[in-house]
Amino acid sequence: MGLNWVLKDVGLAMAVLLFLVLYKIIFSFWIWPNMAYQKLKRNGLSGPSPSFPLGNINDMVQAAKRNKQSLTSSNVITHDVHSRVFPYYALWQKSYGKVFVHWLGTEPFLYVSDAEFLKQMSAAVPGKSWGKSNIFRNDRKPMFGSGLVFAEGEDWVRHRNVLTPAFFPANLKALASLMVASTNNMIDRWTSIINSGHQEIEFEKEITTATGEIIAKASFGMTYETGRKVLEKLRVMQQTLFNSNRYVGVPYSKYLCLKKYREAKRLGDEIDALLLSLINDKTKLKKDRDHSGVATDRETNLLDMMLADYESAKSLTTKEIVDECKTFFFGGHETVALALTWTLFLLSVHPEWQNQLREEIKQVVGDQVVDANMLAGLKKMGWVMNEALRLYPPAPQLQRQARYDIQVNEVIIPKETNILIDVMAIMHDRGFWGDTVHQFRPERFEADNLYGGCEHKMGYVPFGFGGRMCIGRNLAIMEYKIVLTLILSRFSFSLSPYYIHSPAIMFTLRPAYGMPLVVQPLY
Ligand code: HEM
Repeated sequence: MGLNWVLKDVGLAMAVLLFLVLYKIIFSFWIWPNMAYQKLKRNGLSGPSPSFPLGNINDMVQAAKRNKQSLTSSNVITHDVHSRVFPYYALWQKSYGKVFVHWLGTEPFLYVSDAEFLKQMSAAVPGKSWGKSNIFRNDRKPMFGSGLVFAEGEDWVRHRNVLTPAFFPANLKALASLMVASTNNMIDRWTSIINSGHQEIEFEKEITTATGEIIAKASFGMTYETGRKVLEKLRVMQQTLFNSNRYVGVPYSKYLCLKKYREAKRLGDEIDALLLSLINDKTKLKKDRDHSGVATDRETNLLDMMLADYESAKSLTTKEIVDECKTFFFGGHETVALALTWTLFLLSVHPEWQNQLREEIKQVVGDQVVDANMLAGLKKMGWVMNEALRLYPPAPQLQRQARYDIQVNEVIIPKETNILIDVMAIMHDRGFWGDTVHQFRPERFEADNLYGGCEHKMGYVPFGFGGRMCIGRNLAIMEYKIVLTLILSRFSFSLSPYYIHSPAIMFTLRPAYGMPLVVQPLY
């Protein structure tokens, strides 16, 4: 009798559990997406019909495949590349305009490539009130954790306040010499390659190594050995996460590549442990110095600057500092590497600009070692950078999430809607940039250094917009100019016959088959 009751209870508990699991699955696969779909429609937002549970992912995969097939037969060098990189968005724009809803799995995404809509949207919500997409936050947790890129609300304000001074030009100046040293290491490597009879350099790979070294030194300073170990593990983690086919937005899809996620998590834990030991060592050293009364050196790396007000009320916790270190690495090295990669591609196709920049370097830097004070004089180089970022933005899309219903003109963006801002489409919009939109014309920034003569102030946004604009842009501009000065002073470049022009989205905008360049020493 007693055993029967126990069995009945267990059976009931199992049934309830099964019901809850099923309810959760049905809710997230069917009920919630349908409710959200109806709400978006009622609010005047249309778009391609989703299917469950993939949303529009299948349409996107098919459009990308068709596009790849038609491109592999030709290797035309053109800067009209938006529809190559995002064929599905180019297609949907024709049917639904520049603002529409599409679905990644069961997550609604408002697509925005209308600069005026972006302006209104940005005016409607202050920087700290924007959310960041929950699914991307979870997906990229091992890389960014609770760092600035995904922080929200008051947390974001606190992080941004602590970190902003580290990027003041006066503090960045001290980083110039380490940038020169890391670039010279790369140049020495190239010289040995050339001396051994080869003329071709895989530029993207080389520059990614150099900018990785720079960001690790800029972040950790003299304790570079630990920095190097962290750097290697972070890179493997990034490859583990992003070289697999993933279905972001599809519920429970991470179980399809569980092995990769486990591997990324393991690497993430190891990185956290390394960074923690580095922070503890530095904190102890600082305390010992404070006790002994010996004056400390002025902080010259980002980690020391974060630790400087460690005990103040607004300071970050140790875990938050660990996450910011990872954020700097991911936010701060591939973007700069890609800005330089696409620049070298453009300068190879337009050698007249290589010559103009070399001439400018001769006048501004001469025979001296380039330093931070000279960079403002490199004006043409600034125009070239702006134009390269316009045509080939390393971060071609921005994202936000509505934390409450947002009214933009007649449209209401319902709470929880993810927003995907296609800045590449905006910067390739003929309506703003005229008939020369797909031409490389750095001189458009001569008269208007900020917007390149674009009629709309949201028409040029390679570093984002509003309060969440890239915190590292001063560091990026400084690094870009120093590295480019050093390599243009030593070598001339042309495209390798093996180069295939295929810009592709792989989290950032990258050349799908690398950037092989033929390199000639100038002396
Ligand atoms: C050419 C190089 C770079 C480009 C094109 C770039 C681009 C961007 C873009 C588009 C955003 C998003 C802004 C938005 O959502 O409105 C961003 C944010 C961010 N970037 Fe950069 N970035 C570059 C270099 C760097 C560097 C060198 C660092 C740090 C060392 C860095 C750290 C960050 C961080 C932490 C954020 C998040 C800011 C926030 O949400 O408050 N970036 N960047």
